[in-house]
Amino acid sequence: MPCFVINGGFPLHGEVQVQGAKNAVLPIMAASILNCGITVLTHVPRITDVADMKEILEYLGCRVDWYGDVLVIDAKCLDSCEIPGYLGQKMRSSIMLLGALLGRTGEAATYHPGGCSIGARPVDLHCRVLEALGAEMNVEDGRIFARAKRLRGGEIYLPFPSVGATENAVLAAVCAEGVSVIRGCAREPEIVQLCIFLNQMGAEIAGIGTGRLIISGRSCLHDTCYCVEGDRIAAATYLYAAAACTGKVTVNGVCPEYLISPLKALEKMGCCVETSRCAVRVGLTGRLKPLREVRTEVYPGFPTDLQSPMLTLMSLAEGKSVMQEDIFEGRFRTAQELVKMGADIVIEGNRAVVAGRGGLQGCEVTARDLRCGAALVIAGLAAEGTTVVSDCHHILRGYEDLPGQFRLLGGQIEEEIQET
Ligand SMILES: CC(=O)N[C@H]1[C@@H](OP(=O)(O)OP(=O)(O)OC[C@H]2O[C@@H](n3ccc(=O)[nH]c3=O)[C@H](O)[C@@H]2O)O[C@H](CO)[C@@H](O)[C@@H]1O
Ligand SMILES: C=C(OP(=O)(O)O)C(=O)O
Repeated sequence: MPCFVINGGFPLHGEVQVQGAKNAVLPIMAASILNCGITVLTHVPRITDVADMKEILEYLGCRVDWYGDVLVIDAKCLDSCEIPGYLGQKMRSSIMLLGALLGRTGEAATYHPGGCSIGARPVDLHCRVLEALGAEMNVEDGRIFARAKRLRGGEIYLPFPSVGATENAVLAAVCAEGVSVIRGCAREPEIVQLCIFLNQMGAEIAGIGTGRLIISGRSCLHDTCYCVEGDRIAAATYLYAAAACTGKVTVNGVCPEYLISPLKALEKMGCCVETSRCAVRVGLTGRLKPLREVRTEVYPGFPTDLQSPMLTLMSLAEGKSVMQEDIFEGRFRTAQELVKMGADIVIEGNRAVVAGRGGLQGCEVTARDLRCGAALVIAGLAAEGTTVVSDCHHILRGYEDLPGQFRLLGGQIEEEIQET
């Protein structure tokens, strides 16, 4: 099992180029099978979720070649519509293949997806949107079956703007007969990217970036080449680390507009934030101030994926902060790990009350999920002494060479293999 060994207490300075977005590239890879031909993706991050999605596409009969940051998917020979459990359960995004396989073959079978263990994460909304387009859904003992002789455009209403259910609705509607109107959509930048990619492939999606998408079904899509945008959550991870360790860090290749809420929070905590067209610089010279209250929301609100890194900052500030988690009911496991490092965090339902003490001490901690891992790495870089973060396979799911990027900024962090 990989672990990260961090010698903390050094300020971070310098620039990094951010990787392509995990949550954009995965649904786009799923979408590639809607075209009975070739898709070329560039700026693809070297993360294990991409490797796992590649394996699923290959299992389904596609040919996938990965050279550097370029992925070439040839979906001509797709010959299966069943994803086995050992592959589907590796990540959340395997569920995206339901809509894509239905659109391509009229049939799909998979298992309840994996991904971060941060709550129940049901798939009822995914089933509901596909049913609205004429699919027959069956969920039994963790297996999910979908079948549609013909997908028909329809009216879809999402009572909650689920990211994944919006993406599945879009994927299925693109090849359905007639027009679909999806109301109550999620508007995350990764959904915008999926829609732009699909339009580039010949789909007809209007209302992109709004809560109402209008999709005119197409019987045939074509080959395309698409460059994945920078990962806003990875970018914010480096910027939050600059705030935790003091110093000044520039992240290149990210759109600052996607980070308005996370950057506003940093400013309130005393950081200096500068932005240009596709770069963000964060600096801190004094001490972090507490943040009276921040709550996670759907985009453009404060992202739940930055809740754990923010808990680290709150622990390092001096004074009381409150973090409210309104998206995932089980996403406070990071708090238990930060407490081992000397943080004072009390969980009250969906609120974490943090009595910031101005510092943390290095010790052995466990990455319970992807962003928990990122939060603990930030904590380790800021803490006094040595921190060992174990179970780093979670971190490798979503971050490309996190230790290498932090070393570029002056952080002392190495990846080691821990005996199990
Ligand atoms: C691969 C990917 O893109 N993952 C992101 C995606 O996850 P994901 O697509 O799983 O997140 P959703 O937006 O679907 O989930 C949000 C909430 O809706 C609930 N829900 C969801 C679907 C459903 O059928 N029924 C239901 O009740 C979930 O349990 C959760 O409480 O968006 C989340 C919210 O921004 C991010 O944290 C994840 O990083
Ligand atoms: C929750 C996350 O990922 P996933 O949905 O892939 O589990 C995340 O990226 O923080």
